[in-house]
Amino acid sequence: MATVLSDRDIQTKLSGLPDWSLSGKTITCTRTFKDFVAAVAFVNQLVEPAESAGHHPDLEISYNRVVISLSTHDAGGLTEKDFALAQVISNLG
Ligand SMILES: C[C@H](O)[C@H](O)[C@H]1CNC2=NC(N)=NC(=O)C2=N1
Repeated sequence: MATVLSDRDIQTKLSGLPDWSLSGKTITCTRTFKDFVAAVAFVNQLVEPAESAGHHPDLEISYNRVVISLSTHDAGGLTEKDFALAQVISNLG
């Protein structure tokens, strides 16, 4: 199982991901699109990287806004897997 990161490691990794913030034992990112169709298209882009990583974001769609939350449920906190997937998500259009 992946190892939970220390608070210090989490802060270091977050400093390289300006669009993500810490919320308890998760990191979250909010993206806004022109409409619901564009928001859903973005969510569909997450399927392949999530399946490839065997790691899946929690997603909340509100019309044109998508809130993405990452945490490693198995480990009970944030691990390298969350930051690796966050970086991939940040690189998407
Ligand atoms: C067996 C399977 O790989 C695990 O249940 C994976 C699936 N996707 C997951 N996704 C997330 N975000 N956290 C997990 O702990 C997790 N576990």
